[in-house]
Amino acid sequence: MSILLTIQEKQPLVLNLANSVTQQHVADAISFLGASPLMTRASNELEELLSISSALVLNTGTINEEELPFFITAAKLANKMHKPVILDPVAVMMPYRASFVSRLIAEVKITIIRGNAAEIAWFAQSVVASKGIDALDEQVNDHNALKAARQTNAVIVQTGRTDTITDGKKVLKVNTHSPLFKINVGCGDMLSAIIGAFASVSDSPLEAAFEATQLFGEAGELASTAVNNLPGNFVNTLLDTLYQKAQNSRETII
Ligand SMILES: Nc1ncnc2c1ncn2[C@@H]1O[C@H](COP(=O)(O)OP(=O)(O)O)[C@@H](O)[C@H]1O
Ligand SMILES: Cc1ncsc1CCOP(=O)(O)O
Ligand SMILES: [Mg+2]
Repeated sequence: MSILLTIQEKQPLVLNLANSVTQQHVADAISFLGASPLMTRASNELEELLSISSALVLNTGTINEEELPFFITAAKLANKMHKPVILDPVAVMMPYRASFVSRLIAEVKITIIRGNAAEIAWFAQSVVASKGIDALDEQVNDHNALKAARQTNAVIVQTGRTDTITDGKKVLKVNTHSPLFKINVGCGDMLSAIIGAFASVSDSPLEAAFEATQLFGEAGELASTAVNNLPGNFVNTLLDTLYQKAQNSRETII
């Protein structure tokens, strides 16, 4: 059975420590996919929320120093409950964010890290040209992703013109082409959340990350065509396409 179909059947709850810029799109992406989103900023409800969740997604896009214990506590509880933890290390190349993420990953086990080439390069002690949240170099090889996977013991999803998904041994690729992804803020955040939904119902983080990334890339291609490559309606069309793909997966069992 496909992981997407399992999501329809189980409708897993995905708990998000989201950034404040794109959380509505992140919640919609999870919901339209057939899973159930929940966002929180209250450390005193983490245990009860994680007890009903199937995955935890950490997004460090709009963190502050007071939140580090909150992020660590959430991930430690998810680790204890054997629930997958997905990290989206937005602009981790910047010094304060690097310090926050370094302290976080020293304390907890991350199952999957999803970032652009510049963000993944940081986990490999390397540098790829970047500007804030964006990677500027699109021709990136597998070396950083492989090294990052081996050093963090997490599955790495390095996104870009070509997406590289690896556990440090096996390397999988997604070669879809949707240039509107880059200009639309939040596409990486939505993909990280969708990866959380897939990982929540799969025994293989590598397979879950690959299938989620492939689905997202395909939806992006269809959406780009539908909006004549104009960015203004891309995200809503992308979300509609994800919904249609999720609904279509149900027809495979009828
Ligand atoms: N140059 C590109 N051409 C086509 N798709 C891209 C390109 N860059 C990124 N993407 C796609 O955009 C989505 C978000 O990835 P990315 O932009 O790398 O993340 P972030 O938004 O966190 O920087 C992924 O599905 C990725 O495949
Ligand atoms: C603009 C911005 N600033 C802090 S988080 C954020 C959104 C990043 O979204 P994505 O990495 O998916 O483009
Ligand atoms: Mg990002």
